[in-house]
Amino acid sequence: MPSVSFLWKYIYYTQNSCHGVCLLLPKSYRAELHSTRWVSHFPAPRIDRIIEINIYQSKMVKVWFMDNEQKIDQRLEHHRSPPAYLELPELYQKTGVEYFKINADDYQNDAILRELRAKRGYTYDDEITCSEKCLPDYANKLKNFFTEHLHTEEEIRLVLDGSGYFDVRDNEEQWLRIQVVKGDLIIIPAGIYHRFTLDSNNFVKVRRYFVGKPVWTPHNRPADDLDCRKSYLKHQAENFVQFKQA
Ligand SMILES: CSCCC(=O)/C(O)=C/O
Ligand SMILES: [Fe+2]
Ligand code: NI
Repeated sequence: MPSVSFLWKYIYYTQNSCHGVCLLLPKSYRAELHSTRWVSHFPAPRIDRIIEINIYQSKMVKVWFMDNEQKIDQRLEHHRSPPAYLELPELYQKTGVEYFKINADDYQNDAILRELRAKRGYTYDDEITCSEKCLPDYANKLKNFFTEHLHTEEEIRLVLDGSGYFDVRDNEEQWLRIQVVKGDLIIIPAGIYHRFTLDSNNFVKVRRYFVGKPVWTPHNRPADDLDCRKSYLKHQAENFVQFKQA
């Protein structure tokens, strides 16, 4: 399970009268039932079974509100003072951006990615490496990536190596910075104003997914007359509730 930072096995004893196991874990933890053994002659009274549970802690993506220092290097973190972080559910409610943790070392066999591809019809995929050595026309491309823009289709990116920042505008036009590292898959909805920059490591390798024939065209701000923008704003006004179910 390489997409987790650590794991341990938890032995849980439950009483005869207890019919279910309820584990209260922080959001970034995941529990998987490993085995249940009934123990009729266990020495301690009122204990009838042993449940083995594997507990994983995911390295969760970090999201924060940006400062407004436009003259300072875009590759720095640009935290507010004091830093103000956002949880993933809030990010979704404000922007419609979705996040998944994938095993980047074996992404072809990752169950979450497989399900996503099947459910959402991602039929196309390719790879792009952003570094001075690997990306033709590097300076221009990075300048374009960091120019505020939107797309008429979803932008789906899985980080295979390296790191970077996707910045998205929230419902109050504030910039949110999403730090992506190996194993992070983000889906940036059609019609949201956003931009991308490398961080000070100057390297990211990502897999791009698409429904059908890919359209990479960025529409620089202002692009408010596009249908995808109008539809995005409508979903945003409803906190993306309908959007996710559709
Ligand atoms: C890290 S992928 C390159 C950035 C990109 O494709 C894009 O559309 C940014 O908005
Ligand atoms: Fe793009
Ligand atoms: Ni984009």
